[in-house]
Amino acid sequence: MALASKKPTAIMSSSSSSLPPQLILTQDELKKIAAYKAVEFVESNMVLGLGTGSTAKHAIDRIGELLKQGKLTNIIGIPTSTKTHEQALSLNIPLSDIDTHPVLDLAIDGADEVDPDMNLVKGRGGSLLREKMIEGCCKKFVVIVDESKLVDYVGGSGLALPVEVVPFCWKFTANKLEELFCDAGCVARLRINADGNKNAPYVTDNGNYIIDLYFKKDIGDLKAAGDAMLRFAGVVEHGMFIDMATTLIVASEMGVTVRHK
Ligand SMILES: O=C[C@H](O)[C@H](O)[C@H](O)COP(=O)(O)O
Repeated sequence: MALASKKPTAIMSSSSSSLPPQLILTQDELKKIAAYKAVEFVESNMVLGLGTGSTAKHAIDRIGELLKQGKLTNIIGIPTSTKTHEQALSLNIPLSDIDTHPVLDLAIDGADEVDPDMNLVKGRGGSLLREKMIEGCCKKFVVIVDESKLVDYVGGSGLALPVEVVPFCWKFTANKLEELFCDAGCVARLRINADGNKNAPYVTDNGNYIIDLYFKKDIGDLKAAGDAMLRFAGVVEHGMFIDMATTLIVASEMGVTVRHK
Protein backbone atom coordinates (compact mmCIF):
# COMPACT_ATOMS: atom_id res chain seq x y z
CA MET A 1 0.00 0.00 0.00
CA ALA A 2 1.23 3.49 -0.76
CA LEU A 3 1.40 6.10 1.94
CA ALA A 4 -1.32 8.73 1.74
CA SER A 5 -2.18 11.81 3.70
CA LYS A 6 -4.54 11.54 6.65
CA LYS A 7 -7.77 13.50 6.91
CA PRO A 8 -7.81 16.41 9.34
CA THR A 9 -8.61 15.68 12.94
CA ALA A 10 -12.35 15.98 13.47
CA ILE A 11 -12.47 16.61 17.18
CA MET A 12 -15.31 19.01 17.86
CA SER A 13 -15.10 19.48 21.59
CA SER A 14 -13.26 18.26 24.63
CA SER A 15 -13.24 18.57 28.38
CA SER A 16 -11.00 17.35 31.12
CA SER A 17 -10.88 16.92 34.86
CA SER A 18 -7.82 16.60 37.06
CA LEU A 19 -6.86 13.91 39.50
CA PRO A 20 -5.04 14.71 42.73
CA PRO A 21 -1.40 15.11 41.58
CA GLN A 22 0.18 13.05 44.35
CA LEU A 23 -1.54 9.82 43.27
CA ILE A 24 0.40 7.22 41.31
CA LEU A 25 -2.13 5.04 39.59
CA THR A 26 -1.70 1.63 38.02
CA GLN A 27 -2.73 1.07 34.42
CA ASP A 28 -5.74 -0.89 35.63
CA GLU A 29 -6.81 1.96 37.89
CA LEU A 30 -6.60 4.34 34.93
CA LYS A 31 -8.73 1.92 32.88
CA LYS A 32 -11.30 1.90 35.66
CA ILE A 33 -11.38 5.70 35.84
CA ALA A 34 -12.02 5.93 32.07
CA ALA A 35 -14.67 3.22 32.30
CA TYR A 36 -16.55 4.85 35.16
CA LYS A 37 -16.48 8.18 33.32
CA ALA A 38 -18.05 6.50 30.28
CA VAL A 39 -20.85 5.02 32.36
CA GLU A 40 -21.88 8.59 33.21
CA PHE A 41 -23.23 8.68 29.63
CA VAL A 42 -25.53 5.72 30.31
CA GLU A 43 -29.19 6.47 31.03
CA SER A 44 -32.13 4.26 31.95
CA ASN A 45 -34.04 2.67 29.04
CA MET A 46 -30.94 2.47 26.82
CA VAL A 47 -29.89 -0.39 24.59
CA LEU A 48 -26.16 -0.70 25.25
CA GLY A 49 -23.27 -2.32 23.42
CA LEU A 50 -21.08 -4.01 26.00
CA GLY A 51 -17.43 -4.10 24.94
CA THR A 52 -14.74 -6.68 25.58
CA GLY A 53 -11.43 -6.53 27.40
CA SER A 54 -9.94 -5.40 30.68
CA THR A 55 -11.13 -1.78 30.31
CA ALA A 56 -14.68 -2.55 29.17
CA LYS A 57 -14.95 -5.05 32.03
CA HIS A 58 -14.84 -2.16 34.52
CA ALA A 59 -17.65 -0.37 32.68
CA ILE A 60 -19.82 -3.50 32.69
CA ASP A 61 -19.17 -4.03 36.41
CA ARG A 62 -20.25 -0.44 37.03
CA ILE A 63 -23.42 -0.82 34.94
CA GLY A 64 -24.27 -3.97 36.89
CA GLU A 65 -23.70 -2.13 40.16
CA LEU A 66 -25.94 0.81 39.15
CA LEU A 67 -28.67 -1.60 38.02
CA LYS A 68 -28.47 -3.42 41.34
CA GLN A 69 -28.74 -0.13 43.21
CA GLY A 70 -31.77 0.86 41.12
CA LYS A 71 -29.92 3.93 39.81
CA LEU A 72 -30.31 2.58 36.27
CA THR A 73 -33.42 0.74 35.07
CA ASN A 74 -34.61 -1.00 31.94
CA ILE A 75 -31.17 -1.42 30.38
CA ILE A 76 -30.66 -3.95 27.61
CA GLY A 77 -27.06 -5.03 27.04
CA ILE A 78 -25.69 -6.45 23.82
CA PRO A 79 -22.42 -8.27 24.55
CA THR A 80 -19.57 -8.23 22.02
CA SER A 81 -18.04 -11.56 23.07
CA THR A 82 -18.87 -14.76 24.91
CA LYS A 83 -16.67 -13.57 27.78
CA THR A 84 -18.63 -10.33 28.11
CA HIS A 85 -21.87 -12.31 27.78
CA GLU A 86 -20.83 -14.39 30.79
CA GLN A 87 -19.80 -11.34 32.81
CA ALA A 88 -23.08 -9.52 32.05
CA LEU A 89 -25.12 -12.62 32.94
CA SER A 90 -23.31 -12.87 36.26
CA LEU A 91 -24.30 -9.25 36.97
CA ASN A 92 -27.95 -9.83 35.99
CA ILE A 93 -27.78 -7.35 33.13
CA PRO A 94 -30.67 -8.13 30.74
CA LEU A 95 -29.22 -9.19 27.38
CA SER A 96 -30.25 -9.22 23.76
CA ASP A 97 -28.65 -9.12 20.30
CA ILE A 98 -28.67 -7.05 17.12
CA ASP A 99 -31.19 -9.38 15.47
CA THR A 100 -33.70 -8.09 18.02
CA HIS A 101 -32.24 -4.61 18.58
CA PRO A 102 -30.55 -3.48 15.36
CA VAL A 103 -30.10 0.09 16.63
CA LEU A 104 -28.21 0.70 19.89
CA ASP A 105 -28.18 3.92 21.87
CA LEU A 106 -24.60 3.64 23.06
CA ALA A 107 -21.66 1.28 23.18
CA ILE A 108 -18.68 1.42 25.53
CA ASP A 109 -15.48 -0.40 24.67
CA GLY A 110 -11.72 -0.29 25.02
CA ALA A 111 -9.14 -0.17 22.25
CA ASP A 112 -5.59 -1.30 21.63
CA GLU A 113 -4.57 1.85 19.78
CA VAL A 114 -6.21 5.22 19.18
CA ASP A 115 -4.79 7.56 16.54
CA PRO A 116 -5.19 11.37 16.56
CA ASP A 117 -8.37 11.09 14.42
CA MET A 118 -9.92 8.62 16.88
CA ASN A 119 -9.41 5.68 14.52
CA LEU A 120 -8.84 2.50 16.50
CA VAL A 121 -7.06 -0.80 16.47
CA LYS A 122 -9.03 -3.47 18.27
CA GLY A 123 -8.92 -7.23 18.57
CA ARG A 124 -5.73 -7.96 20.46
CA GLY A 125 -8.06 -9.78 22.84
CA GLY A 126 -9.56 -11.61 19.85
CA SER A 127 -13.02 -10.03 19.75
CA LEU A 128 -12.96 -7.67 16.80
CA LEU A 129 -15.72 -9.13 14.57
CA ARG A 130 -18.62 -9.04 17.03
CA GLU A 131 -17.38 -5.71 18.32
CA LYS A 132 -17.42 -4.22 14.84
CA MET A 133 -20.85 -5.65 14.02
CA ILE A 134 -22.38 -4.30 17.22
CA GLU A 135 -20.52 -1.00 17.52
CA GLY A 136 -21.39 -0.24 13.91
CA CYS A 137 -25.07 -0.16 14.98
CA CYS A 138 -24.65 2.42 17.75
CA LYS A 139 -25.80 6.00 17.76
CA LYS A 140 -22.85 6.76 20.07
CA PHE A 141 -19.65 4.78 20.51
CA VAL A 142 -17.62 5.72 23.58
CA VAL A 143 -14.04 4.47 23.57
CA ILE A 144 -12.25 4.17 26.90
CA VAL A 145 -8.49 3.93 27.24
CA ASP A 146 -5.59 4.74 29.47
CA GLU A 147 -3.08 7.05 27.83
CA SER A 148 -0.72 4.21 26.83
CA LYS A 149 -3.12 3.41 23.96
CA LEU A 150 -2.61 6.74 22.18
CA VAL A 151 -0.47 6.45 19.03
CA ASP A 152 0.63 8.84 16.29
CA TYR A 153 -0.63 6.46 13.60
CA VAL A 154 -2.31 3.05 13.38
CA GLY A 155 0.38 0.43 13.96
CA GLY A 156 2.46 3.05 15.80
CA SER A 157 2.66 1.00 18.99
CA GLY A 158 4.68 -1.66 17.15
CA LEU A 159 2.10 -4.19 18.32
CA ALA A 160 -0.23 -6.20 16.12
CA LEU A 161 -3.05 -5.22 13.82
CA PRO A 162 -5.32 -8.29 14.18
CA VAL A 163 -7.17 -9.71 11.20
CA GLU A 164 -9.82 -12.42 11.62
CA VAL A 165 -9.52 -15.05 8.88
CA VAL A 166 -11.21 -18.33 8.04
CA PRO A 167 -9.09 -21.31 9.15
CA PHE A 168 -9.14 -22.86 5.66
CA CYS A 169 -5.69 -22.30 4.10
CA TRP A 170 -4.87 -19.52 6.55
CA LYS A 171 -1.23 -19.53 5.37
CA PHE A 172 -2.37 -18.50 1.90
CA THR A 173 -4.33 -15.59 3.41
CA ALA A 174 -1.42 -14.62 5.67
CA ASN A 175 0.93 -14.55 2.66
CA LYS A 176 -1.53 -12.41 0.70
CA LEU A 177 -1.71 -9.93 3.60
CA GLU A 178 2.08 -9.75 3.85
CA GLU A 179 2.34 -9.12 0.10
CA LEU A 180 -0.34 -6.44 0.27
CA PHE A 181 1.61 -4.48 2.86
CA CYS A 182 5.16 -5.31 1.74
CA ASP A 183 5.97 -1.58 1.34
CA ALA A 184 5.22 -1.14 5.05
CA GLY A 185 7.52 -4.06 5.99
CA CYS A 186 4.61 -6.22 7.08
CA VAL A 187 5.12 -9.50 8.90
CA ALA A 188 2.02 -11.72 9.35
CA ARG A 189 1.83 -14.23 12.19
CA LEU A 190 -0.85 -16.71 13.14
CA ARG A 191 -2.00 -16.06 16.70
CA ILE A 192 -1.32 -19.04 18.92
CA ASN A 193 -3.60 -20.03 21.74
CA ALA A 194 -2.69 -18.04 24.82
CA ASP A 195 -4.35 -20.58 27.08
CA GLY A 196 -1.50 -23.02 27.15
CA ASN A 197 -1.36 -25.11 24.00
CA LYS A 198 1.64 -23.59 22.28
CA ASN A 199 0.90 -25.26 18.98
CA ALA A 200 -2.82 -24.69 18.68
CA PRO A 201 -4.11 -21.61 16.86
CA TYR A 202 -6.19 -19.13 18.83
CA VAL A 203 -9.84 -19.64 17.84
CA THR A 204 -12.26 -16.70 17.98
CA ASP A 205 -15.85 -16.77 19.25
CA ASN A 206 -16.81 -17.26 15.61
CA GLY A 207 -14.59 -20.29 15.03
CA ASN A 208 -12.01 -18.32 13.04
CA TYR A 209 -8.27 -17.68 13.37
CA ILE A 210 -6.45 -14.40 13.92
CA ILE A 211 -3.52 -13.27 11.79
CA ASP A 212 -1.53 -10.54 13.56
CA LEU A 213 0.09 -8.03 11.25
CA TYR A 214 3.23 -6.16 12.36
CA PHE A 215 4.39 -3.13 10.42
CA LYS A 216 7.72 -1.32 10.23
CA LYS A 217 6.09 1.78 8.68
CA ASP A 218 2.80 3.66 8.55
CA ILE A 219 0.34 1.90 6.21
CA GLY A 220 -1.08 5.24 5.11
CA ASP A 221 -4.68 5.43 3.91
CA LEU A 222 -6.52 3.28 6.46
CA LYS A 223 -9.76 3.00 4.48
CA ALA A 224 -7.89 1.84 1.37
CA ALA A 225 -5.87 -0.62 3.46
CA GLY A 226 -8.99 -2.02 5.10
CA ASP A 227 -10.88 -2.33 1.80
CA ALA A 228 -7.91 -4.09 0.21
CA MET A 229 -7.79 -6.66 3.04
CA LEU A 230 -11.51 -7.34 2.78
CA ARG A 231 -11.11 -8.16 -0.92
CA PHE A 232 -9.28 -11.37 0.05
CA ALA A 233 -11.94 -14.06 0.35
CA GLY A 234 -10.21 -15.61 3.38
CA VAL A 235 -10.38 -12.37 5.39
CA VAL A 236 -13.45 -12.11 7.59
CA GLU A 237 -12.74 -8.70 9.19
CA HIS A 238 -9.82 -6.51 10.23
CA GLY A 239 -9.21 -4.76 13.52
CA MET A 240 -9.17 -1.16 12.27
CA PHE A 241 -12.26 0.72 13.46
CA ILE A 242 -12.15 3.70 11.14
CA ASP A 243 -14.30 6.72 11.88
CA MET A 244 -16.52 4.77 14.27
CA ALA A 245 -15.76 6.27 17.68
CA THR A 246 -17.89 9.29 18.61
CA THR A 247 -16.39 9.92 22.04
CA LEU A 248 -12.94 9.18 23.42
CA ILE A 249 -12.23 9.05 27.13
CA VAL A 250 -8.56 8.96 28.10
CA ALA A 251 -7.39 8.51 31.66
CA SER A 252 -3.87 9.53 32.60
CA GLU A 253 -1.97 10.56 35.71
CA MET A 254 -2.96 14.12 34.81
CA GLY A 255 -6.71 13.45 34.80
CA VAL A 256 -9.50 12.37 32.47
CA THR A 257 -10.08 13.84 29.04
CA VAL A 258 -13.35 13.51 27.12
CA ARG A 259 -13.31 14.32 23.40
CA HIS A 260 -16.38 14.30 21.18
CA LYS A 261 -16.39 14.10 17.42
O1 LIG B 1 -10.27 -8.01 21.34
C1 LIG B 1 -10.29 -7.25 22.26
C2 LIG B 1 -10.94 -5.92 22.23
O2 LIG B 1 -10.88 -5.28 21.01
C3 LIG B 1 -10.49 -5.01 23.36
O3 LIG B 1 -11.44 -4.00 23.49
C4 LIG B 1 -9.12 -4.38 23.15
O4 LIG B 1 -8.18 -5.40 22.93
C5 LIG B 1 -8.70 -3.53 24.36
O5 LIG B 1 -8.58 -4.39 25.46
P1 LIG B 1 -8.07 -3.89 26.88
O6 LIG B 1 -9.09 -2.95 27.39
O7 LIG B 1 -7.96 -5.15 27.68
O8 LIG B 1 -6.75 -3.23 26.67
